[in-house]
Parts: sequence; C-alpha cells; structure tokens
Amino acid sequence: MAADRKSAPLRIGLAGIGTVGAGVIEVLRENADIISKHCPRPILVTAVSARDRGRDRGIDLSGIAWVDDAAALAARDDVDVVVEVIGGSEGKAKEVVEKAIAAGKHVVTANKALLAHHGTALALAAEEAEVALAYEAAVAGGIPVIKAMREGLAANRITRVYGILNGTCNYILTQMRETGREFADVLEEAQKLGYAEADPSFDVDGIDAAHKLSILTSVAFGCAVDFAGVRISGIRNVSAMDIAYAEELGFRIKLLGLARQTPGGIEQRVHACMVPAASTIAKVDGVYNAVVTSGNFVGENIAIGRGAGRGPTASAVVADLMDIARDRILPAFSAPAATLARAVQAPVGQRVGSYYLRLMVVDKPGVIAEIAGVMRDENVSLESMIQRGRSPDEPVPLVFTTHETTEAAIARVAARLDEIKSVLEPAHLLPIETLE
Ligand SMILES: NC(=O)c1ccc[n+]([C@@H]2O[C@H](COP(=O)([O-])OP(=O)(O)OC[C@H]3O[C@@H](n4cnc5c(N)ncnc54)[C@H](O)[C@@H]3O)[C@@H](O)[C@H]2O)c1
Ligand SMILES: N[C@@H](CCO)C(=O)O
Ligand code: NA
Repeated sequence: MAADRKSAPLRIGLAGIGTVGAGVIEVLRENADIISKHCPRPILVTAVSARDRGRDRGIDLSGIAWVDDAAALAARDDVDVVVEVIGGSEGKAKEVVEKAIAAGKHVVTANKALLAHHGTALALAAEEAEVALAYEAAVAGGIPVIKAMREGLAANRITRVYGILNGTCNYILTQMRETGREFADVLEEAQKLGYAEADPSFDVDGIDAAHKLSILTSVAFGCAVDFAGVRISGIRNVSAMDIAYAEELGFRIKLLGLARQTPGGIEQRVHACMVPAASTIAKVDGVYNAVVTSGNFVGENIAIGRGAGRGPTASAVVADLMDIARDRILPAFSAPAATLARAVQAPVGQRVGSYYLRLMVVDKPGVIAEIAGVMRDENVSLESMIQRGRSPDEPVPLVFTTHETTEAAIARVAARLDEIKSVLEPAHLLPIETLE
C-alpha cells in the first residue's frame, strides 16, 4: 500500500484558470519529463473550476472534470491537493482553502492577500489537519524565497529582510525612467502582461507589497502574520520629475518593502524611496523582484528573479506541488503555527535617515530663506539643494536632500512648509535608503 502511494499520481483540483492557473497546467504538461525526473509521483490535474466555463483559454481541458463551485473541489475523492489561484482575501478563495484543509487536502496557493489576512489561522488549521499550506508563488513570484528563508537560511537569526516585492510597480517605475512616459500608460501595459492584481490599486498603492512583506516578516522573525502592522504608501505620487532628479542625485526610485528587528519591536514599511544607483537593488528592473535577507551567520543574501507573470508564478506553484509529492511538508511560516505570537510593532515615526524633498514654489526673493528657517527650527540639516530655471509666472521646483534626521522631524517640516504661501504644493518627500 505504502509503495503504491509513493508512485500513485498526486491529483490536483485547480481553483482558478486565469494567468496563474493556466500557467500551472502548461508547466505540468510542457515539463512533464523534467518534473518526473525529480519527483516520484506524476502530478495530474483531475478537476478544475473557474467562473466562466465557456471561455477559450487556449488550453485543452478535455479529460479534466469541470466543477461549477470551486469549493466543491475539496470534497472530491479524485483530488489530493487543492490549488487556489482565484485571488482575494475573502469570499470564494477563502472558502476553497478552508474547505480543502477541513477535508484533509493539501493546499497550494498564490494568494498573498489571503495569507496576509488569515495566514496564521490557516497555518494552524493546516497543521492540525496534517496537510501542507504552501505558497511560494505568493511572495516574489518565481523566486524561491520562502524555500530559501525557511530552509537554506534556517540556521540564522534574521535581522532584516527587504526588497522589491511588486513586479507591477517595478515595471512602471522602470518604464517611466527609461521612456519618460506617464504612470497611467505604463500601468495599462503591466495589466496586459498579466502582472497586475485584479484591482491594480493593490499594486500601485503598495498593498500587494505589504501583503508579501507581512508574510516574509512572519517567516523571518517567527511571529504571527501582522498585515495591519505594515506602514504602507505606494507610487502614485512619484512623478517623472522625481525620477529625473533621483538620477541626477545618484539614486533610483524603487518601491521597497522593509522589515527589521529594532529595540522597540518589529518595523514593517512599504514605500517608494531613493536607493543608491550603484546598489544591486537599484539595477533590478522591470518585472524583476529582489529579496535581500540578512542573517547573523550567513550575512547578506540576495535573490533576484521574475516576481509576476504566468510562467514564473506557475513555476513556483508546481515546485510546491513537487514538494508535496515528495512528502516534504514543513510548517507554513517556518515555526509551528501554535508558536506564532503577535510581535510588538516598532513605534511610528522613529525611522532615522536622510530624505529627498521637492517643493514647487513661487520664484521670488526670500522663499529659500523662509524654507531654510523651517528646517533650522526643526533641526533638520541640509545636504544639498538644486534650484534650476527661473520663471516669474510658473511654479519652479526646489529640491533638497537632508542629512540624517528622524521621520517625525521631517514630517513636522513638511507640515510647516505646507503653510508657507509661496510653497504651492504639499512637499514631495521620499526617504533615502542607504541600505547599510
Ligand atoms: N498574475 C500574477 O503575476 C500573479 C503572481 C503571483 C500571485 N498571483 C496571485 O494568483 C492569484 C490568481 O491571479 P491571476 O493573475 O491568475 O488572476 P486571474 O484573474 O487571471 O485569474 C483568476 C481565475 O479565478 C477564477 N475565479 C474568479 N472568481 C472565481 C470564483 N468565485 N469561483 C471560481 N473561480 C473563480 C477566474 O475565472 C479566473 O480563472 C491571485 O491570488 C494573485 O494575487 C498572481
Ligand atoms: N501583482 C503582483 C503579482 C505578483 O504577486 C505584482 O505585480 O507583483
Ligand atoms: Na516565490
């Protein structure tokens, strides 16, 4: 019996046949020979479910059972693993995963929103049911970052993890820099390429990166997933002008997710920031993601790869299926779920670092002195200033970089500058991350 099970097919119920789901079928078919070399059990999709049965997806579904209600996949005798690639933190996706676990089926998902909101509870349920909850595709797409952190780096105390965690934003920022095009144009392109979330504001407002960061934080620091503890802002306010000034100042603008252990607790932040143009992360462009992990013995470890799209994401889903077929099942978030306590979150406003500040001002004598006075009052020291172009009729940009200061001090500066009549727009503020 045991020998039979070891070579019997691992049967998949696929919930969702969109970008990722169709990719999973494609990888399993096209790479069947290579997969069988690494894996003692064939992996077969036996049942599928999606919203629209009649849609032409360009893949042959003959011989695969169609299920109208994806949650019914859990009850099928011909399904050992439910692959959830529907998306969304609530609704059908959650029901599918919960029912699968309750029915004793393994789960593989690409759904970071679901895990960010319900990851710890689902991990607990999966452990109690003695089934896998695997989600490599959910964080940094095709990069095996969960595997690296949970296995390859497992002997380390992790002190910091950060990276480019959203392919759509990185694609948009790269295109804006390379072509000077505006944000909205490029977003449409990322959607067409299958990179963006169903609601692309999740990408551009930093929510998707925060979902992923909260999962990484849990794996890295052995705490409960705490999405509410992430401070989030996105890239909507990054303009072509800031991208050009970044270049001039020796930086690139990236949307980063950063988590680290501080004396006051765990700090989790997602925001656009300037990074040194010469740094490795600055050169990670397009749909590529990067995850940089610091461990107390290994030092710094960098993984780079495609973070979104059909092929890379499906590659990660299938790798998880292969682990299940090999009986390699680990606790979802590295530590056993029952030990994942809610970590203290670091207090807000305590970031210490430099800032980029762009103001749009009326070009008249005394403006700079007034601005410098505010900085002096708040004890914020200037590192550089760029003023170019004179125009009595139009707002002109004034760009500053500061020496090290606190987030709270720079926020007070921005609020006070907003009250100056000759400052025409709220300050465009970006942290400068030296990544040291
Ligand atoms: N596209 C990517 O690059 C990528 C990368 C990593 C993770 N993900 C995640 O993978 C998941 C799927 O993303 P996608 O890009 O493939 O989305 P998609 O919109 O292309 O596909 C979603 C699929 O789910 C089906 N679906 C929707 N509601 C359903 C319901 N109630 N019952 C049954 N089926 C339903 C749709 O019919 C469709 O087949 C999401 O969680 C997403 O965040 C996507
Ligand atoms: N929308 C996501 C998909 C990958 O998780 C991104 O652009 O990174
Ligand atoms: Na991954």
